[in-house]
Amino acid sequence: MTPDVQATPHASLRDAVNLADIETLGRAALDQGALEYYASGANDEHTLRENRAAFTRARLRPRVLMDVSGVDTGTSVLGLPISSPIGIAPSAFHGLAHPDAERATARAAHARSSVMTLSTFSNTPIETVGADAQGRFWFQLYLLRDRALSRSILDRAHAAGARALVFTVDAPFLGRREANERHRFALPAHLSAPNVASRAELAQVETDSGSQLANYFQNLVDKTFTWRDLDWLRGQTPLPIILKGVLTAEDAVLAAEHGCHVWVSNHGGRQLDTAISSFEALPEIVDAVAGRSEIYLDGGVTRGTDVLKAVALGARAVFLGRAALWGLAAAGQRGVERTLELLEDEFRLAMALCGAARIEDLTPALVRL
Ligand SMILES: Cc1cc2nc3c(=O)[nH]c(=O)nc-3n(C[C@H](O)[C@H](O)[C@H](O)COP(=O)(O)O)c2cc1C
Ligand SMILES: CC(C)CC(=O)C(=O)O
Repeated sequence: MTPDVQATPHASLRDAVNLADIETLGRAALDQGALEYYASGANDEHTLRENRAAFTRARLRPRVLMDVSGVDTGTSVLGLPISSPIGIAPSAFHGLAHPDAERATARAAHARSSVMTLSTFSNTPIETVGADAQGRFWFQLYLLRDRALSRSILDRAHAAGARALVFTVDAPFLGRREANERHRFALPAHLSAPNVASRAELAQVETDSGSQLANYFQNLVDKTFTWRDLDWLRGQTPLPIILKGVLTAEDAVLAAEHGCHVWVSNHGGRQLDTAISSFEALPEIVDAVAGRSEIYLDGGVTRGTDVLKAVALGARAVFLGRAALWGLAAAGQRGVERTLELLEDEFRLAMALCGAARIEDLTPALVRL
């Protein structure tokens, strides 16, 4: 992610005044392989950059002389109250950032009354994260070629207290993150993906060159799934299903018709390069869904005004991918908490300066695209 402002060099989390500052700290804490894995987009990274640029291009049309003495950022997602419309997107391998890995992220989500989405490819078992998140987590599924294993993962997520199933649909194959190809990114020996494979099983598919993540993924993940199979998935879990990776009105309509919620995302620019930015895809999706499902968005959210613009245009909440990882790398649980806190504070101020005291006051009239 390219910060919009030049971060001032600083020593500690306490001095960080925005997410760009935390990104600087987080980046400095990572080794080259982890940094490239977290930061990369696919190919030329056009979509990665465009996710931010699209937010910046949109301009606000603030209203004045409204009573904003008590701004309330609180809302809910699928009935779960959250302190602001900001959650944590699923990302694999938090153990690359911090020894506490997904446990730190889950505790931060709980402490800030947010919600964390746990990746299928976490370094920490579902049950452990579920205990730390205390009900403030959704589970992200990569459907595995081994359907029995997929089913048992779904059962475990439900039993561990997940409140929704986030089914990622934009990755039948992994996009090419070229730095990872060049430097043969592989999980370090002390980390595994315990929900899906032991370290020894992962090692079995490793080769001498290229991104080993692409090998793990290729060997484990199902590529045959279609809209027709969604009924099968629904039969496997009582949880509400959110389709993550929708970028068109056409697919949003299908999602709503299948009774699914919609997560607008291009996977942080890591899959199909030159795909539309999430923010630009949002309006047609909101129109097409027409209130039938909740709509979420991720991709490039680093400022309170980004949150405001997305919510004003119809997103129920936005989710942080890399921003949460930079916080985690910078200072574990505290770093993720501070990231959520800074962004929520910026969002509250942006609401006040737009003349909005409640989430319901955020309407499309506030945004000029
Ligand atoms: C390092 C990394 C790992 C990711 N792993 C997953 C994953 O396991 N499952 C998934 O659905 N999305 C994954 N994503 C995509 C994020 O959920 C999210 O869509 C994206 O990061 C949002 O963009 P942002 O990083 O600009 O906030 C990952 C993203 C990153 C950066
Ligand atoms: C394990 C990976 C497939 C996680 C992912 O979605 C990503 O790296 O973007």
